[in-house]
Amino acid sequence: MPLRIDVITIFPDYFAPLQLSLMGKAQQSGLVTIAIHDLREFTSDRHRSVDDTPYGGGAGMVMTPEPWGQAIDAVVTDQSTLIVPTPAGKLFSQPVAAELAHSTHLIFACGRYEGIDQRVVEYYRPRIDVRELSIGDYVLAGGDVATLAMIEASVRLVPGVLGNPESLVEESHQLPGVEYPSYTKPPTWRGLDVPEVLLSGHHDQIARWRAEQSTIRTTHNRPDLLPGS
Ligand SMILES: Nc1ccccc1-c1cnco1
Repeated sequence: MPLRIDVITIFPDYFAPLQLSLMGKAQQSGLVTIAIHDLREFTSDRHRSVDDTPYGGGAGMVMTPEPWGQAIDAVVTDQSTLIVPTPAGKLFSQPVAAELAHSTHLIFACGRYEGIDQRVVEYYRPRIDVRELSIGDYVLAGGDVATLAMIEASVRLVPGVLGNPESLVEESHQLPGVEYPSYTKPPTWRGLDVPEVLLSGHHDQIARWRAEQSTIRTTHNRPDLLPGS
């Protein structure tokens, strides 16, 4: 059963990259099907408007619920998971990507402006799995880029999508913390040499060096990932 993904957005062109590379191959292989829907196709007024001023005042505009209700109703089944990218959401992570990769149907509601009228979440929550997700603590102009990131992170975990499952094994067995630095040919580049140990063929020494480098890098860049932190 392929994973079906429906993306609803006012910027369908944002999702052209999903036709390229790994994501494109995943679709050609039949493991995943991705459909992009223009929210404005689900409006009923002459101006195809999708937003209005916020109740309670405040800056910016809020996306009105009805076009979203029409658009989601057009694709939703009782097997659907509705994902709403929002800075107010739970933090997306590799474990969440793995969960999404094993779903049947994902609907991404890409909001712009100050967000989508909260009643859209409230309406579908009793009916299907609804997840408000953030990809990090920074402000984007909308949910489209967050959706691209979540789709790529999840689809690559769909069994069969990655040609070499070995890379998933290494990822899953990865030591806590960040990856060690990587090198390839040439052995010397602009006067800089590849660390000797990597050319030695001593696999135990290489593994030790890589573990040390991971710890050094994690301590410097991501102390929050160190064990016991
Ligand atoms: N900043 C945003 C604005 C609109 C929709 C999502 C986001 C978001 C998602 N993850 C981080 O930010």
